[in-house]
Amino acid sequence: MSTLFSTAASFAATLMLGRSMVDQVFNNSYLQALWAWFRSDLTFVVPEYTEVGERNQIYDSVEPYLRAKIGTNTKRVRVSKTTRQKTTSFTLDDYQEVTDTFENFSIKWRYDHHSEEKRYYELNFHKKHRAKMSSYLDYVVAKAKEIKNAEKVLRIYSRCTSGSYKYWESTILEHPCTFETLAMDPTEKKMIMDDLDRFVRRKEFYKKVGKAWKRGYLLYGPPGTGKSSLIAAMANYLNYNIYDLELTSISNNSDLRHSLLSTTNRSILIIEDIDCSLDIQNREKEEESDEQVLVLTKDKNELKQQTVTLSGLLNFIDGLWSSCGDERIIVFTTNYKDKLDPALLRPGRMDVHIHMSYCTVNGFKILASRYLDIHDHPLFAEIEGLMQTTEVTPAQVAGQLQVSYDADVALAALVKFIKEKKEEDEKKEKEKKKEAQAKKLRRKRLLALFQKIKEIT
Ligand SMILES: Nc1ncnc2c1ncn2[C@@H]1O[C@H](COP(=O)(O)OP(=O)(O)OP(=O)(O)O)[C@@H](O)[C@H]1O
Ligand SMILES: [Mg+2]
Repeated sequence: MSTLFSTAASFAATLMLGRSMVDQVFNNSYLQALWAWFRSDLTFVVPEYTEVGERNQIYDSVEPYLRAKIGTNTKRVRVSKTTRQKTTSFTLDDYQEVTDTFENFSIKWRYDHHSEEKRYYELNFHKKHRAKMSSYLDYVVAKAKEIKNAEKVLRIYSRCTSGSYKYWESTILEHPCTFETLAMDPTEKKMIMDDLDRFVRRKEFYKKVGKAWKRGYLLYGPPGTGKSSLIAAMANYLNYNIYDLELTSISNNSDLRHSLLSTTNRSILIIEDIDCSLDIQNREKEEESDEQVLVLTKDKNELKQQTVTLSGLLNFIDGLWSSCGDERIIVFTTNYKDKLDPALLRPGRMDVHIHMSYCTVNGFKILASRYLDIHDHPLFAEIEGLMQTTEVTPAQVAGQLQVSYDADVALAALVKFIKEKKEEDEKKEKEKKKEAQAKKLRRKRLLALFQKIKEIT
């Protein structure tokens, strides 16, 4: 028994020694170079991000391109399908391989990652085809574009953190909102659609006048008036992906720069509720320290380190970043336009200001046809009358219209809701007036008291 153990121990020791020798040999860069020289194949690495932190266009093309190439030599495949996708999608699982052919030579692709932040594809081929790789990669990018256009699957990206590393993670955008379903004034809707069409067509114009090919929109209005829905409609209309940037998750200007550089062309960057995510102070008052003008905070006690500044944000909107990309749309949303710094609103930064208002009669009709499939009803006149005097948001109207599939029931619920809202508003208005009167009276009494004291003294 003891002989058996000692034999096993010495075998293990030999194995470990052998392994460390092999490790040393292969970790030696000269030997690696020599080994590579003898090998007949060559490997290209396609990382997700370039050295300057921008997304690698080739990486983004490989995934859709390889989907159609997955064959029998791939052992593990990821399978998924959303309700809006017409077909099931198959993608390579970690460390899996796929073989492709181009002009009668074969190329082996492999998906790998060191960690969440270092995802890459390896592309292995015979050295003698080295010269053809450039045209092969151009072919991959062009083919992927074709596939993506045919699929028409939009994605929404949000910022994620893994340790100290931050990256954009995407999910398929399945927002059903289109300009057709949006309850909005038809002329305003047309104005936005025309503006988007003009923007997409005007590549040459932007080049000629030396302007970056981007357009900024500011959507403002009370909660539930359709700001986020309009963004979804714009994305669906243009077929652009959305990058949802939460400024509260950005730690400083360099983080902001990295986030924006790693977005792709033909996309919509959205910064929602800008008044909540940034504490906006008056620029004139803070002239001496521009960097302090915008300080990230939701909770004022959390004024930790200096974070995103107004100048940092504005620099990207019309500075360095905007000239790096093409066909970029930036959308800011806010419930309070007055709270925003004028510097943020000036043309060139926010080119189009869109007021999302309370539900109008036209808006109600669109919602009724969408939710109940009706274009007229005996209760329409009453509802339209109530809408002239009471402020209800499209979200509130939509909520009532979903109460039942039966139009009589749903519309009756809406009438009841608006009437209650009207009463509530009137009550609030009365209280406000009462409060103002009481304040006036208190002031008057106080003044009289001062007057008396003055007379005595
Ligand atoms: N103009 C509209 N047209 C159609 N549906 C709308 C409209 N406005 C709101 N809705 C409905 O109400 C829901 C909430 O609207 P949305 O999230 O777009 O409002 P918002 O203005 O972005 O609100 P917030 O200021 O709270 O972010 C939507 O999912 C949609 O169903
Ligand atoms: Mg919203």
